[in-house]
Amino acid sequence: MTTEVPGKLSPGRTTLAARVRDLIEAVVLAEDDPPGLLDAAARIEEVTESLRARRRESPRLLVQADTVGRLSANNPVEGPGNPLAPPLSRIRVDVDGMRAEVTFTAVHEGPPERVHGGWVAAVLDHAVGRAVAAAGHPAMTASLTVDYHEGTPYGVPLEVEARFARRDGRKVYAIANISSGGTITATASAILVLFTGPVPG
Ligand SMILES: CCCCCCCCCCCC(=O)SCCNC(=O)CCNC(=O)[C@H](O)C(C)(C)COP(=O)(O)OP(=O)(O)OC[C@H]1O[C@@H](n2cnc3c(N)ncnc32)[C@H](O)[C@@H]1OP(=O)(O)O
Repeated sequence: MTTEVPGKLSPGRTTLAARVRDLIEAVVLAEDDPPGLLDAAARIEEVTESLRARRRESPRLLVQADTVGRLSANNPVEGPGNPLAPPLSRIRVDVDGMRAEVTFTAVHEGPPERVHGGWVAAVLDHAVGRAVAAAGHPAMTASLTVDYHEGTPYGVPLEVEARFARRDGRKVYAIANISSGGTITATASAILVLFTGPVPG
């Protein structure tokens, strides 16, 4: 079953996701104190069980997005309802593309003190998907080429930009970049393929 929530997500859901994000960071940074860690694990298990008792059938919780189609609030990159999402903030979308901010944390570390390249790619992939949908060409990524120019820092707000470039039949071309303090750390070029049937969601 799909639950559609028009407008904003319930504050309870976004707050819970934010606290779980804090929890994940605390877990990653916790000192190695086995009894303390096991005690924390038992307390977390209790909370997990209480949430499981109210489990929904589907992970999809839809909100009206500020673009073509609808975007799940549980989206793992942008979704404020998903603790896994960094998430994105200050999202601005128009026909030319999308801009947003994202702040990674130590949870996302790949190289020392830098963001894991897979997370950088995930954000760029998401951004091109958003940009082409906003341009009126909702499509799925078929190919994503990422160039990592410099390490991407965590703990600071990063700017994400993506824009629709052109369309050739079902193929839609887009580019994106992520930058820190005006320095571009990674760029992407993508080929997306238009949905054939109705756009999911
Ligand atoms: C929603 C609103 C919310 C909008 C907001 C959305 C934000 C979320 C964004 C999430 C981004 C993602 O994670 S996207 C999810 C990750 N991507 C996927 O799961 C896609 C998996 N791949 C597929 O399902 C399929 O391969 C498709 C649908 C992409 C294409 O399959 P198809 O429909 O059978 O099309 P097909 O005939 O093979 O190809 C069509 C044309 O594209 C070309 N083509 C196909 N693959 C490639 C390729 N890798 N590189 C180059 N070109 C390619 C073909 O040569 C052909 O060109 P020609 O002969 O026409 O010239």
